Amino acid sequence: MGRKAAFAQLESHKDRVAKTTMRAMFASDPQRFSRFSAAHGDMLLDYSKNRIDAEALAALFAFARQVELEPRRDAMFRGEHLNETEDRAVLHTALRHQGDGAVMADGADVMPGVREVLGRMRSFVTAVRDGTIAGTGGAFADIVNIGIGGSDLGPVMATLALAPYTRPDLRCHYVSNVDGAHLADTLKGLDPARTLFIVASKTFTTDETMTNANSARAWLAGALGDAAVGDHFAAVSTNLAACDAFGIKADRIFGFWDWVGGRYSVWSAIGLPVALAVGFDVFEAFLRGAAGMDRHFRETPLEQNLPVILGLLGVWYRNAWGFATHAVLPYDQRLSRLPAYLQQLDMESNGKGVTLAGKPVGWATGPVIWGEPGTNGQHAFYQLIHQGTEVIPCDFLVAAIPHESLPPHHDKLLANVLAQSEALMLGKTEDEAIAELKGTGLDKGRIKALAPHKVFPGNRPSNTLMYRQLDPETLGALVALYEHKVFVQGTIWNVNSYDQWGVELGKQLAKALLPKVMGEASAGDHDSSTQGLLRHLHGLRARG
Ligand SMILES: O=P(O)(O)OC[C@H]1O[C@](O)(CO)[C@@H](O)[C@@H]1O
Repeated sequence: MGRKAAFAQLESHKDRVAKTTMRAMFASDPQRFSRFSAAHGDMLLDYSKNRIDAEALAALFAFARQVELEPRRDAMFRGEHLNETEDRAVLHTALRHQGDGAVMADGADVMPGVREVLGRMRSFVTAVRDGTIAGTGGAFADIVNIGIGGSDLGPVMATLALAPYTRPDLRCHYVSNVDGAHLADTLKGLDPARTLFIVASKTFTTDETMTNANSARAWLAGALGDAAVGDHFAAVSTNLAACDAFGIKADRIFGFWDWVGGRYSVWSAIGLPVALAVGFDVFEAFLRGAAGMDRHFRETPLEQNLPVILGLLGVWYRNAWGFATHAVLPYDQRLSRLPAYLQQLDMESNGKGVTLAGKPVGWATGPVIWGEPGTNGQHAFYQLIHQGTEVIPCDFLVAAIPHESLPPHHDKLLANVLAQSEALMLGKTEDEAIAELKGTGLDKGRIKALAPHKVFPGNRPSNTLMYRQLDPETLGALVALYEHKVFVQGTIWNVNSYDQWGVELGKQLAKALLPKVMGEASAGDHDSSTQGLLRHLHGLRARG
């Protein structure tokens, strides 16, 4: 059976499941939770509140086997060139590989190099944190990471997630946007003599990053003189020559490799600001947590395999039901940047329109990923999730144990997350709405008018991921879980999840437009909209 036939079969399962509701399925099956949940250590995935039955699930697992998910997964871990368009291995898992074993890519063991960089990172991190490596004005107090996309989002997300492990006297800032406001606002109030910049860029050519890095260098040199620059900059890149040309001292350049995709690079030296913020032991625990999820992904039968289950449910909703978006809703304030991180991870990986063979895909691929932490989202966009015309599958994430001893906050947080998935699943019928309104003393006419507004369609799907505490191991496992989910979906959709050609056109056009924005070239070769906007821009600028 080809993929098209498999997708068609999923649709027929959907037609059957669409005839019932989750409410009915829960009522008729007291074992539903235990039959539709799985765990990795303390991390539980409850996927019972989905529009799914055993038969549909079996079809999804069969689909995974049909597209040879397991051999392809093993090929990734073996270092085969799954990133075909760039002819590269996909080996971010090597960055968190535990033990003394080898990991091969292109006929060579990559682990000696990985361990060497980790060792250098440990020495640097320890020395910065104990003040042995310091700025010209004393121990570093502020670290400014300059990077964008994968060289920013992972470290931003992880530094915030691991806030309980940070020190107040060593603050981490992140500058990504080429909008000068980002750099200017970040530098405001910082002491150049106690600031360390990390220029993080896989390619070391990304325009935003190099523009910010040059301005940061000018800011520092302006305050301390050119000679101080070397003491205040470090770099992370695969392009060691470009780091050297920028003027970064050799012992402050941390390399990684082309088999690490930018959006999969937080485990590499790109994680340096995280390690500086939380210490190297904590960073290593983060890597260990991810390695644990790698083992789970490799060794657990598909039916109990968390990334496989999440990935297949995503395919189910995207392809059989046509749901276009997926919300990630952490009931964990410190995961507030996880949705943004997952946007790049998922959408840059699977937002593709051609197969590995370069033919148009004949099915929908990556969904729009979005989200915000609960409970904030409840008071903003949950209205649409509950009663809007779109069905939005949701992932709820929550810890059992908070870092803070602040009763009753965490119990309230938990009550809310449980309430939301229950409300989405159950909904509220018109009869239930009317029964509630009858207790309010309103007259019959008013009750009749109000009831439809109080109806919740229910039958709205969600997963809940519950873990013990947001500690470094758990964070590593969570992020690796989503990485592998993306792999599972990319395999089903038959796309290259590891290239990103779709970002290139905008870059090319921006380059061509810069002289026109600067008024140094005529815009005559552009469309009338672009020309009109440029005219308006120059008019506004002329008026000042
Ligand atoms: O680390 P670099 O090379 O500066 O790239 C930054 C980001 O830009 C992209 O290439 C997209 O333009 C991402 O894939 C990447 O994470």
